[in-house]
Amino acid sequence: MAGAEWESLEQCLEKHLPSQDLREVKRVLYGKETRKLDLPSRAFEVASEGNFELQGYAFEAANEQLRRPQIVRVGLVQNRTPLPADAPVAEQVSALHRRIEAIAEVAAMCGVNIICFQEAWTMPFAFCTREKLPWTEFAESAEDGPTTRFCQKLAKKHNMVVVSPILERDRDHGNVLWNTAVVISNSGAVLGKTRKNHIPRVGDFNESTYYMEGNLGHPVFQTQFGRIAVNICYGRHHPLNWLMYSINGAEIIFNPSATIGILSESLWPIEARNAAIANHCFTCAINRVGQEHFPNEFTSGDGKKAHHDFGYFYGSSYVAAPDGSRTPGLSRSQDGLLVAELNLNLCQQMSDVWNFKMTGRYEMYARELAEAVKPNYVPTIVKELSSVPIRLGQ
Ligand SMILES: NC(=O)NCCC(=O)O
Repeated sequence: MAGAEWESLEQCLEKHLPSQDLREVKRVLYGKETRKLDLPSRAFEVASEGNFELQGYAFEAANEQLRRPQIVRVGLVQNRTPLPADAPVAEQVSALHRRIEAIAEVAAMCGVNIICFQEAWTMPFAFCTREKLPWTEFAESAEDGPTTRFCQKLAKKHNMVVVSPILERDRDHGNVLWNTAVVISNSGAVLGKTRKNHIPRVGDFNESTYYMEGNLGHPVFQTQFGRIAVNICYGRHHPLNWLMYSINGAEIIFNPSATIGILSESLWPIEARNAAIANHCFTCAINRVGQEHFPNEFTSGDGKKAHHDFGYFYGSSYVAAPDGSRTPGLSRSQDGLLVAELNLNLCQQMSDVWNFKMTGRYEMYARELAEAVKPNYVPTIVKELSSVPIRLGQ
């Protein structure tokens, strides 16, 4: 399994394919080509000085007579944890704040309107250890914890909506923990929060030790720049989870994630992109980068030896559009900022072409699902009535 040395699928294709083949391969793998955004050269300089990658693309939509284009720029941030996992908690959090502050500066230079960070961005992804301290100390209030206050300042300074996925401690309900994304308006006000609906119990992603499945449903946040929702990590394997955000009107669904190559890299390019197609919306898939090393050994419940390392977080963040096109991914090994310019008119345009909301048989599914979840449900399997073999010629 490749680690940091294998930079990206895109680089590999570009290196090895003749240009004619490359064009056709990209057409099939990536859909209609996204235009490269003309970002300020100073932004590239600052990104390079700050040792992170910057890429920018635009999705086009057809001109309409009655609606103006609804242009919005989103920024997806992927990053390593700058300090080792055994550094003091407060130092780790503050190093991450500083790192994100620097990346957000560049996002502002690129005209980003909505920025989203990776899942549980203020901490190492320590849930594999199943230890409580010190990891639970990273949890904060979604309403007024230090990270929310930090993001409020960013939002106000840059006139940017900030989506901040954190480990939440809910002091109004017995101080329990949640995997939460806080949505902060460009005014600096906390618009609300949303919680991870599906908790993985797969390999080292055994997060059920820390928090339960989210209880806030599928909220969509009306921002000045469009209607957004957040489907946190493992929720991307659940088509109905995407569907419900879309049914509530989401035009852009962010998918802040933490996932490793050995488990999910072949699923990664498909799932968020398929969700964009199926739901006539934009999706933004964000993954962290690098290898995280934990002080105490843990096992993965697979009969293999205990170890200190999570697998390799392969980055590769990308944006997918409702017409099935997508941006190239950010690198597998570097911190990065992906800027994508979206024309939200494309959502309705694609809905009018494909009509999935019209052809979807939601009533039928709702009726059948309501039956299927009952304890006494008998699956509808049609069987041959008689088990006596029919003799031909009699
Ligand atoms: N963070 C998280 O839910 N990871 C689970 C693994 C995956 O969904 O790829």
